[in-house]
Amino acid sequence: MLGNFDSLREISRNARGWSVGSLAFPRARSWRPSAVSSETTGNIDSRAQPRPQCLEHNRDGNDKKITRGVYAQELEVAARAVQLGCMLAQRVQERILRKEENAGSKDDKSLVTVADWGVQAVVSWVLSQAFGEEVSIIAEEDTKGLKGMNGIQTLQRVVAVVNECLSQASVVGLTPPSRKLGTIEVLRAINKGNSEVRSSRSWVLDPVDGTLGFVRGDQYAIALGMIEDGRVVLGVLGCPNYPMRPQWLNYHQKYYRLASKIAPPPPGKWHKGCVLTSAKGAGQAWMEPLVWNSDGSFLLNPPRVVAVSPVDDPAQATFCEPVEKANSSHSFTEGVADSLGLRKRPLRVYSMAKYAAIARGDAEIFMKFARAGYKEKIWDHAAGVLIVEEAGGVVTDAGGRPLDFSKGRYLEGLDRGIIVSCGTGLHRRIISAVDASWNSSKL
Ligand SMILES: Nc1ncnc2c1ncn2[C@@H]1O[C@H](COP(=O)(O)O)[C@@H](OP(=O)(O)O)[C@H]1O
Ligand SMILES: [Mg+2]
Repeated sequence: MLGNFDSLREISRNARGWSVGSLAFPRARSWRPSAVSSETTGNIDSRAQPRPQCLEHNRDGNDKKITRGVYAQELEVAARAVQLGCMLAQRVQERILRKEENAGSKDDKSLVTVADWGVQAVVSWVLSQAFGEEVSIIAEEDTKGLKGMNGIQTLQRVVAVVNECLSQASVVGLTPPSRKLGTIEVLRAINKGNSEVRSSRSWVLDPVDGTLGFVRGDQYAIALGMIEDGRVVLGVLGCPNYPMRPQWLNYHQKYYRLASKIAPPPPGKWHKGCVLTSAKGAGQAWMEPLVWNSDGSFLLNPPRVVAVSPVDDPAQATFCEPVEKANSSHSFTEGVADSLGLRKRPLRVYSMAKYAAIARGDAEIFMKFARAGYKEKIWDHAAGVLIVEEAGGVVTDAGGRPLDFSKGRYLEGLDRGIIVSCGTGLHRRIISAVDASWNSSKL
């Protein structure tokens, strides 16, 4: 396995755990056999079993040895980086909701917050510590918005939240830096996200996906993937607000927060937030629930296997799509849904939490049909695609071809739109329905 790290820093193991570069990881997290009931796990509990050491139940219920494969260590580092990112972003979201923090806009008028820069800095810092300064990262943010008078004030808040978050790195089992990061180091960490696309191995990061949902206090995701030779081989998707009870996905998070105020969730019990992980060839995906503490930190619960829904009857299927019709044509998908025989109302959710919904079996279909000329970015899909596929689902463009992650920052050659589903039978029917509706659409 270590051969896989030839180009990376030395990985050393010892009695207490292992380390990569200057980061120390404790020995395997304790997989406590969870006494979690279906009451506390929503609809995933029937499929997912606690994971004693490296044994796991597969989808057929048979014991199967888990090897997270040749990417085990990368996955461990990536999961912890995303967990830290979740902690940072969730704190900033709370501040935005209390009006102590606000969002700015980029040149293309899209929103950006200190969380976008802060998460990018933290994830980049963790990856560099683990795999060396030469690590290649392709990420959404640059530092243009951190220049000038306004920019400098924002930069100070980014540096402060990055240091606040890194000082609590031990929550996720990482060693905090020996001293606070300075402004230059934070800028360097963010700028590392603008690596040239390499043919061999690159990390792909969306530090806050669904920034609109984020500033509205709703769903968002932190998405980290790894691409090797043009293929996504690892995915980690943090969804800090993903509700334990999936029916809450139907409602804006402000109702969730209101309900949580009236009937506060018991301390120490999972009620929302998870990190999904998988690696190419694992044949499984995992979900680690985040059990939030009142101080904005969290406890990590043992991972559980998640799997896509077994439903293949369109009449029983739930389909999800972006909230904003500017990002995907609601009228086109309405026509497709109608001809497919979908009966349920579409589930409109911000961000890659939609990929999480398919991987967890909370929805069966996700369709995205952007306006002509819009170029999908690889960081908006890489982690989600890998996790859905390993959880048993299918992801293609509307022509039935796999998404092409080998052409740089964009999904080049995408045929019309993106279709994600829980299985091949349903997938074929969706593609036929899209074909049937396409010519009469105005897309
Ligand atoms: N006009 C457009 N058409 C399609 N997708 C768009 C778009 N403008 C932005 N997006 C992408 O849609 C993502 C949000 O997804 P969703 O609409 O599903 O919540 C955005 O991610 P960011 O918020 O990270 O920029 C952005 O990448
Ligand atoms: Mg995005």
